[in-house]
Amino acid sequence: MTNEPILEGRELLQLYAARTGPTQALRGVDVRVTGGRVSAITGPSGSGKSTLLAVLALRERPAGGELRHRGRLVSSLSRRELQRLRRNEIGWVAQRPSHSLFPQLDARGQITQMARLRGARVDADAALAEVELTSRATARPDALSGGEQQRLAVAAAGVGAPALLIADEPTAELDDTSAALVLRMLRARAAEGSAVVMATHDARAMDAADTVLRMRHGVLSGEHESGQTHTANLDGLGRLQLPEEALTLFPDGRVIVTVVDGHVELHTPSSVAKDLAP
Ligand SMILES: Nc1ncnc2c1ncn2[C@@H]1O[C@H](COP(=O)(O)OP(=O)(O)OP(=O)(O)O)[C@@H](O)[C@H]1O
Repeated sequence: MTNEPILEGRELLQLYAARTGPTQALRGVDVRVTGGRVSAITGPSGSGKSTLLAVLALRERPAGGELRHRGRLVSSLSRRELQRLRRNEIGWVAQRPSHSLFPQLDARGQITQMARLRGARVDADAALAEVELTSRATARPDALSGGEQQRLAVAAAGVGAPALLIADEPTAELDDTSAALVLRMLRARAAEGSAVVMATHDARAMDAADTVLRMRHGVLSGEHESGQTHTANLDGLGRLQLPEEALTLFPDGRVIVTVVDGHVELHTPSSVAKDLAP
């Protein structure tokens, strides 16, 4: 395992055409994805989480910014190289698990087919046992429950512990038992070296993550444990988007900005008034 990032994105932008004009789904996202860690991306609906996952999984090309895979610019890779990376190095679990499964293959076949595609050696029975699907080995996806499909989709995507394992809301709509199995599996792949990135609204998933990042209006802010240093983007007009927990310090939206010795301090008007009191 190394601390070198598998993926590094700088100032990532993504635009979609909409009837009312282009939607900016990503507005200058900086992100670094490293093996051995589970990162959760949370944030309101429509904030850009799925878009960021699709860009990180090399399923969508960003409209702007720079994305590097192990130091190489992704925009310089040929279609064939991108296909090889997606197949061999990236496990993808779509928001709907059935979208990541082969409809014609049974549960064991999903695992063995993924191993074949990736050139990985895998004990399919052990992989099914890990997600308590041993008794469903010969069932096809349409005969599995939603929770079983999700467990199978995560197991298949994680075959061979790919460099990147990306899952969009992997525990949404799962009961506690299935959610715990899915999260245990994601942590196990991270322990084997995968960089696991998931979008989630689920407190159970955030608790299982090493890092929780917050997405708001297409901007990603840093880790939100208290006391952490945050990276925020300054736009061309000098506006700064503060992390959400910092916003609670300024309930009336008024900020006193002081530039001192090469750094900037933000204070609430009431704290400044107290300091000035005789
Ligand atoms: N294919 C698309 N075409 C047009 N607009 C899109 C497309 N995909 C996403 N968007 C828009 O981009 C923005 C970000 O969407 P995205 O799906 O990334 O958000 P999200 O945070 O994953 O939301 P949710 O939690 O509801 O899944 C939204 O305004 C969405 O409507």
